[in-house]
Amino acid sequence: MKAIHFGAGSIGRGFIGEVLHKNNIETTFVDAYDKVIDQINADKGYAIRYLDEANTEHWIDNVMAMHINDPAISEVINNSQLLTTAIGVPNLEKIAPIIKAGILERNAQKPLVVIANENVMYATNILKEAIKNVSEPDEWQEIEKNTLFLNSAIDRQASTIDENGKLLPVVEPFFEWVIEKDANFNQLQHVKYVENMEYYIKRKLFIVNATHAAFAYIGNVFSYRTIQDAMDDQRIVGLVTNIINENMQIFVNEYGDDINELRDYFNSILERFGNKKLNDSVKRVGRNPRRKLSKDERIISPIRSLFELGLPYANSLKLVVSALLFRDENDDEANYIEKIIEENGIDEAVPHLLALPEELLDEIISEYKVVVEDTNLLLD
Ligand SMILES: NC(=O)C1=CN([C@@H]2O[C@H](COP(=O)(O)OP(=O)(O)OC[C@H]3O[C@@H](n4cnc5c(N)ncnc54)[C@H](O)[C@@H]3O)[C@@H](O)[C@H]2O)C=CC1
Ligand SMILES: O=P(O)(O)OC[C@H]1O[C@](O)(CO)[C@@H](O)[C@@H]1O
Repeated sequence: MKAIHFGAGSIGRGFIGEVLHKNNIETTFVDAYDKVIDQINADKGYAIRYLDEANTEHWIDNVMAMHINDPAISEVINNSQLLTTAIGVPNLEKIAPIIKAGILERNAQKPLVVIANENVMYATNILKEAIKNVSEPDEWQEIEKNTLFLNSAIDRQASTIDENGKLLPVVEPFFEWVIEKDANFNQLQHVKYVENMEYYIKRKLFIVNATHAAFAYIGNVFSYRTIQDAMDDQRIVGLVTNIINENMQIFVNEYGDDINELRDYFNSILERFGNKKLNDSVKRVGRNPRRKLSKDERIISPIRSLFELGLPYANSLKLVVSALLFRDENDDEANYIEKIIEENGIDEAVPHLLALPEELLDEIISEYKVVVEDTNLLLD
């Protein structure tokens, strides 16, 4: 099988690329970053490093790379059976016209399978909609006929270091790639096929990503540099546990999950995130706070569910306040939030920034005012 993958970053090379390699799939990476493209092509492969005891390295070959502006992308799409992405949600609409053109030029017998792998609810549906938006009705009819769009949830911590001039993905040993079950695409090994995709995406966002975001934003309030430093502060671990205990109730109430199994799942996540070798900065994990504070995302969406279900959410509001206080001068979204608060004051900024019922907005404003006076009160 041949695949084309958009986004040769940490997850693209450090996770998707590795699983495709284990399945003997020949993969072409597409990226906008010349350095990574040149490296893959010059070395005819790339290394990934596991952050395990021995720092095991794995060599991924049977790969090549091309630039996003390369007109030959259509030909590669034509020769591929699988198209995957791990490029960042906002970039899906940028690559949609390229994918559209490729699918329309495709003359293969079998439909192309498309799987977008991004931290968001139903990433593939977002990509599908973006492709539809740039297509004429007759083109879209053709595309729908020849494409199988499958949603996914991905879980692995991956980042990239520059070592001896090489961009090296460093990853935790753990990974989970969950894909929507479909009788026409079930041949990949090292993948979990499921029917109830919504459950798995929510579990990833509301437990794994929410835990990570909480350590990043609360850690940042207390000036910790890395997630692992923040996790050494038991007061922060206590608050994050309280936040996630609230989120777990959604799974108990909506899906009938066993609370003890959820606690075990959370503890396994703490163990993964605590891996000191990750040395993962709160700035990387907290990146794009505006996206993370949006309506259907890891922080606001669980609060909306808790509110609707009549369940406690007080600790989760502290996470919102911490996210509003996230500062990183290199992050446009953090700068935007800071500017809106500075220019309008917190009372006006909060309703502008957050899609929550008024009652909750008032509680967030009060909590914010308390915390800016004395950050330690966040942990009370
Ligand atoms: N890093 C992680 O541990 C995890 C990341 N994810 C998700 O995976 C996705 C990718 O994340 P990372 O790999 O961490 O990001 P990254 O920044 O390391 O990689 C993204 C890659 O996409 C490329 N890119 C961006 N815009 C492009 C465009 N318009 N055309 C061509 N190439 C473009 C960049 O040059 C970069 O190489 C995100 O949606 C993230 O939420 C999900 C689970 C874990
Ligand atoms: O900012 P993003 O792209 O949503 O990703 C944030 C983080 O989510 C994780 O998937 C798990 O929380 C990380 O490994 C990743 O760095």
